[in-house]
Order: sequence, then C-alpha cells, then structure tokens
Amino acid sequence: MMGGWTATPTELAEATGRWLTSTRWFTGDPSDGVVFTHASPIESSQNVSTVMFLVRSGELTFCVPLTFREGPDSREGIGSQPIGNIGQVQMWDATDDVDGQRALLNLLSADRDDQAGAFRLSARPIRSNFPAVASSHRLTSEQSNTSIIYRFVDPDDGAAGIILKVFRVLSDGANPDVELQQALDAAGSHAVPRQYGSVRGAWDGNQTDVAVAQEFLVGALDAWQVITGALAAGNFEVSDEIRGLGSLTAQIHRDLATAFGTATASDDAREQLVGQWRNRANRALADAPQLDQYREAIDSVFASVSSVQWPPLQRIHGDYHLGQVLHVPDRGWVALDFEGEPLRPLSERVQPDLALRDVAGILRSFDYAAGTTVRQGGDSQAAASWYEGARDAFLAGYGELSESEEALLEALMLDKALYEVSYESASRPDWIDIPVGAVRRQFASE
Ligand SMILES: Nc1ncnc2c1ncn2[C@@H]1O[C@H](COP(=O)(O)OP(=O)(O)O)[C@@H](O)[C@H]1O
Ligand SMILES: O=P(O)(O)O[C@H]1O[C@H](CO)[C@@H](O[C@H]2O[C@H](CO)[C@@H](O)[C@H](O)[C@H]2O)[C@H](O)[C@H]1O
Repeated sequence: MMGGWTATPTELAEATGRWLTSTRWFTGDPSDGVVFTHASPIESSQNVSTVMFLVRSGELTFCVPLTFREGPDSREGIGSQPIGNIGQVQMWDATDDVDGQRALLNLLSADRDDQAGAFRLSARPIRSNFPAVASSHRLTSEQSNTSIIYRFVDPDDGAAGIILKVFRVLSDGANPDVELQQALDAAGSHAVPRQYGSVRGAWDGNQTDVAVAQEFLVGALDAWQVITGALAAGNFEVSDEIRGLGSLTAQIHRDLATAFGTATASDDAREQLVGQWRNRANRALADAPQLDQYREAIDSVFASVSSVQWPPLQRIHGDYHLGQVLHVPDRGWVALDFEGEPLRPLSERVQPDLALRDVAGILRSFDYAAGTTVRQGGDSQAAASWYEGARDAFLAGYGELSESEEALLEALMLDKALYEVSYESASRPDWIDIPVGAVRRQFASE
C-alpha cells in the first residue's frame, strides 16, 4: 500500500468488522465474524491508496473496496466519514471516498488485466473513451449492492454520466445483471441503459463480475414511484404507458432469446422448475402457517401445469417488478437489475426459464401497487379495478397468450406470491398481507 505501509488481515478485520456487519449489503450472520482473505491494489500514491478486498463471513464472500489515508494532508476536503483506523492510517469505504470513487472508475479505462496474484482484476471496457468526470457521489437509496454516480463535464452522445455498481456478494460465475444487459446493449436494444464496461475478479478457481458501469439516466423515476404516486393522488385511470411496458417486456424477451437461444422444455427441465416452485411453496407455508389450508390447492395448481404445453425456455430478467423499470424523460421505459431474485442461488438464476415468469412478476407488482394504495387509505374498489385494467393493458402490449400459457401464468403468479410471502416475512413483515391476500384470493372461489 502507500509508502510501503501494510496491514494484516487481523488488523483489517478488527478495524472494520463492526462497520462491515452493520452495512445494508452485509447479508451474513454477524456472529460468524469476518475474515479478510484476498486483496488487490487498485491505486496508490504517497499517502492515499485504494485496495479491493474479499471478505469471508460464514459461507459468503463480500467485495469490499477500501481507501486508506495517512496524515492530515491526505484527509483535507474529504466530505465523508472514515469507517475506522489502524494506528495513524484512517480507512474509508472506497465507494464513499472521492479518491476511492475515482480509482474504481479508472479500473475500467486502465486496461487492467492481471495475469498473476491470488486475486486478479481485469477490465472489460465497452465504451471506455468517456468524457472527463466533474463530480461523483454514492447513491443513497436503499439497494442490495453499492452504486456511485459520476457526472460528466460534457455529455457523451447524450449521456450525462455513468453509474458504477460494485457487487457486494460474490459467487462463482458471470453475474446475469452484467451478462444480460451487455448482450441487450450489444444487440442495439434501447430497453436497457448504454453499457460502459465491467470488471472481472478471479480468485481460488472462482471468477465473477465485481463491478459494472452504465449510462446514468438523469431525472428518472422508477415505475413503482410513477404508478403508486398516481394511485395515491386518486388517479385510477390506467395509463397508456402500461401497454408500452408490456410491449417493451416482449421485446426484451425476444432479444434475449436471440442472444442466448432457447431450449425445449423437456420433461426433466419442467420437473426441475416445478420442483423449485414446490420448494418455494414449502418455505412460504413454513413462513406463513396461516396459508397451510391451501397446501393441497397450491399443489394441484402446480400439478395441473405439468401436463399442459410449455413454450421454449430462455434467459429472462428473473426479478422483474415495477422497481426495476425506470421511466426516463424523453425516452420512456428502461429496464434494470437483471440479477434475478436475491433469495435464489446463482446457479438457478442463470438457468433458462419461462419468459412468463417476468410477466407474472410485473402483474404481482401491480397487485402490490393496488395493495399499498389501499393500506394508505385509498379506495379498495377503485384499486381492484385499476389492477384489472393495468393487467389487461400490460398483457395487451405483451402479446396474445395461448390457453396453456394462461394456465402457466396463473401458476407463476402463485409461485411469485409465495416467494414474496417468504421475502416479506424475512425483510418487511408489515407487508406480508399483500402476497398472503393474493394467495387467498386465488383460492377464494374454491
Ligand atoms: N442507469 C441508471 N440510471 C439512473 N439510475 C439508476 C441506474 N441504474 C440504477 N439506478 C438507480 O439505482 C437503483 C439501484 O439499482 P439496481 O441496479 O437495482 O441495484 P441493486 O442491484 O443494488 O438493487 C435503482 O432502483 C435506480 O433508482
Ligand atoms: O429489488 P430486489 O432485487 O432487491 O427485489 C427484492 O425486493 C423487492 C422489494 O424491494 C421485492 O419486491 C416486492 O415488493 C415490491 C414493492 O416494494 C413489489 O413491486 C414487487 O412486486 C414485490 O415482489 C422483490 O420481490 C425482492 O426480490
């Protein structure tokens, strides 16, 4: 590190452990402790240096870039707070430090391609000749990873800046968020932001994306904000743009099928997917015992689609909901965050699936928007009919479904609601009534 100064893994763990285990992205068990296992220097000067660390906690590996500063001169004008210190050297989360932020972005344009070392970083630039950066700041909204926004001095072909996301929990294998958005961008799709590149990390036989950079879309609100804002204001009219969201979704599916191909839904593949739905249902019933009375009914919905005709399987978004779509001024809808559902292992998330799973995701999100409106005192009748109108408009934009696709969509909506039961029970118990209500309604007439 700077000036030959080094720190041992034990010193690092002692100095940062408390901060690390209290971050939003630390999804481990704090009682497992943290172990600094690997380090890869990013940038170093006489008294400031930035290093990318891998930190192990239980079974999980976290990506933790840190910036070190030695001496008062190196700290002058730093707006953010240090997270700890080792002797005279103070440490910052690099995503929250102006020099750390610059070093992380420089990784993309520095032609870095490590051939040796225990933790090797390689840049995979796409549009690497971007303009000079005027300012940078960390995104403050709630997110599972950590993003930094860089504003250009002058726009680059209309783009006002870059948003760079550092992936926090690493697993072996290409990150679908990077793989799918880069493939869509390369195919000329405007359904995702323009891509600037990504950084790969390799260690102990593992290889994955540690960061990705894309066009920062200025002034965008996500579809959840747009829709719940309108409903909260008492506007229950179904906007034409919902039909447009359906068409955009169909286009994304066509482009992903072209880029990655499709696979016949063989008996084995169906059995595997329906098996996953059953596992999720079992987990949801354990998390919400009040749904146990529907155990058989759930099982028979899943059993009934085993025998209908399935369309070919393909790569999909995988966690498609209204919060994953931005409404961009003068551009319209743009989809984000193709990482898949956080509760599923990566190996499942990259398997070909039913594209209708994404359709189910958005329809469930319309139900959440209606449910939230009612929870906040909105008119329940108006919210229920808005839901039906929004569903019909989205499906009209998506394209006609066959009878068997409709049956599959119903099963996938049930599966998604059951996933949400577990998600809410772990993350937001106050919200659990929304998916629980959806499961109940599905069986109300039986
Ligand atoms: N290209 C972008 N332009 C503008 N805002 C973005 C962009 N990408 C992400 N965001 C904002 O950052 C938030 C988090 O991004 P996301 O990719 O969902 O991160 P995470 O994987 O951490 O959940 C989004 O909900 C959105 O508000
Ligand atoms: O955005 P993430 O990839 O972290 O997705 C997870 O969190 C979502 C909530 O932030 C959760 O979405 C559920 O709540 C949304 C409203 O907040 C709603 O629009 C979605 O339809 C509903 O599923 C998502 O399930 C979870 O994976």
